[in-house]
Amino acid sequence: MNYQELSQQIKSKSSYLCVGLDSDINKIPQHLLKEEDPIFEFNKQIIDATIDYAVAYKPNIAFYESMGVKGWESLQKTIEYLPDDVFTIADAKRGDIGNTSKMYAKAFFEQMNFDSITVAPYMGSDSVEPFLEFEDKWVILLALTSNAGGKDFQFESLNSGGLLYQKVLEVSQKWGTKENMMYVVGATRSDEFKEIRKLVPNHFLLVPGVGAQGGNLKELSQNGLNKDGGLLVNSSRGIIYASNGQDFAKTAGIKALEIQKDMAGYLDQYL
Ligand SMILES: O=c1ccn([C@@H]2O[C@H](COP(=O)(O)O)[C@@H](O)[C@H]2O)c(=O)[nH]1
Repeated sequence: MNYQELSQQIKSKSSYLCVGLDSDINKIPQHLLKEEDPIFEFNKQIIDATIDYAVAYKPNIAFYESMGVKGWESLQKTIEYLPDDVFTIADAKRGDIGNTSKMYAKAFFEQMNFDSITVAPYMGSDSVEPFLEFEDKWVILLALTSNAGGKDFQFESLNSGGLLYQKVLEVSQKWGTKENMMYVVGATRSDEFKEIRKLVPNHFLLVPGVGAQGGNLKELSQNGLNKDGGLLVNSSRGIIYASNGQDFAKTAGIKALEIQKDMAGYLDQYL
């Protein structure tokens, strides 16, 4: 999916919600365990219940690879089940020397046909560029993460001026464009959104950390939305585990609708 198509989806669904498929065999409802592929069955029902309110889905790869071959199969079936008009994110946080990054890119873009993958910036340009060689595919570069430990390095003041995460935003704009690169910025960092928008006014931001991590949707929307939308806000546990009974999918749909309604209001106000 390209930039214009993503922006169009946001406008037509009045939503910039990304549903996180962090599907954990120990947390899904008990009654699904009798299914042949409980994780795929869980994802399928979550997708069906939330598809009208979400523009993107983000399976976190850790939850699948931790289950070995069976997990990869559940992931493949999930990505095949998702319709073409939603944006798909492999939250895999990859990146390595160039020829290895190329193999990661082939795995997630060719074998599994994801639209995008999260990549760590630490190894620099030659670790990221192989992902950018695929047409209509995206890198989502970790810039300012939502976790407490994100402060350990990302807020480091540099002798050359600015903070380390700001340097990631500045330098990486030489590697890709707003058409093939987004940035991860945690919802728990809403104080930084104004500064970030000065550095990357036109790039999409993937924002995890609302719901279970307590990020504030209103604040980040006020400071993060741009004329094309420009945000994908992820919620995983807050939606998919809102209930673990027979009504889990219905309850997930209700949670997604609540968030979408708020988003529709912010889009009206700020676009
Ligand atoms: O900075 C980051 C980068 C990635 N994540 C991932 O997003 C989801 C958040 O899940 P919730 O249940 O909504 O908290 C999860 O897959 C993380 O690994 C992040 O939280 N922060």
